[in-house]
Amino acid sequence: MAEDKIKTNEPQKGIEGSILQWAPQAWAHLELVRSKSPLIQCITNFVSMDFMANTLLSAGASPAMIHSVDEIPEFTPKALGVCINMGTLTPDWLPGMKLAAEVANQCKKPWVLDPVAAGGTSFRLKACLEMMDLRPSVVRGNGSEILALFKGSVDSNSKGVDSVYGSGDAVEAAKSLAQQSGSVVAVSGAVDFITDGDRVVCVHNGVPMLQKITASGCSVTALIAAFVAVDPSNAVEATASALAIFGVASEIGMDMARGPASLRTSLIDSLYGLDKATALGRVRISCL
Ligand SMILES: Nc1ncnc2c1ncn2[C@@H]1O[C@H](COP(=O)(O)OP(=O)(O)OP(=O)(O)O)[C@@H](O)[C@H]1O
Ligand SMILES: Cc1ncsc1CCO
Ligand SMILES: [Mg+2]
Repeated sequence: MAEDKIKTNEPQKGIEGSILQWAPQAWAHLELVRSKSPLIQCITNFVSMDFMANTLLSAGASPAMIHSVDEIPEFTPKALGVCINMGTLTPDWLPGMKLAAEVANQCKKPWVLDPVAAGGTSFRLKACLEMMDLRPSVVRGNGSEILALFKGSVDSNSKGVDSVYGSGDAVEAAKSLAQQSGSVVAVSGAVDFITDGDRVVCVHNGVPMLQKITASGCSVTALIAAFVAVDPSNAVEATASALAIFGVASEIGMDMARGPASLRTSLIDSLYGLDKATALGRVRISCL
């Protein structure tokens, strides 16, 4: 019955109608990642490296944590997508980040920015804004990070990598930022919002305990890079799919978990073992 509704191609109203269209798409994106096994170059913070690489592997992608400026001209063209994360930024890492973004742009490969703690310090904010000038395909941050990029100012209430705002507080900023930058903007939180400045897509999957696992946001940004790498002309859809699939994996993982440490493990197992029926039954994506 669901397939009949999709075939009519008529707009479906409300969240149930949206799910009918979006859930098969999210599953199709995961299947594409599994079959294509895209090479994803990650320039990321020391905290996230292990969880991010394992998230990509369990989704079927092929991660490589390669950040030396000496290797980027030769290596970045081989990658199908690039993830650049500002988490443990020092001045010596910035040239490599910029070079990888430029090479990805030249090769017409998508790259995704994670502006970790963008409003935390002026050094970090300037670096994140310089990366935005290089026009990422997608930027994914929490509410505080997207608001800081939009306002272009340091947040005196910043709690560093943790958000002091809900994702809903940053939807309008995300829309404006997308319009100004030309990048797809994703704000994560209890509901994830993805926008190209025109459309706003909402992802309702996930569990609150994800906030108690460090680098869950970093890892989902890398997953976005993998999903966009296999469908670069539909960055909004691929980003929503990645956030939904990661959220579904956390929901299934939560049934087996005793706390954050075991959720981290069971999330990776659930992502690896996710099947079509479960994905179609659980993905919850709608449009604003
Ligand atoms: N309250 C919540 N309920 C459900 N899912 C959530 C909730 N908060 C965050 N998430 C999910 O957790 C993941 C990480 O999002 P979050 O906004 O916490 O990123 P972050 O702050 O950048 O994390 P980190 O800096 O640790 O990498 C996303 O997939 C998001 O959907
Ligand atoms: C805790 C932490 N500090 C810098 S990066 C990072 C990982 C979560 O963003
Ligand atoms: Mg983060």
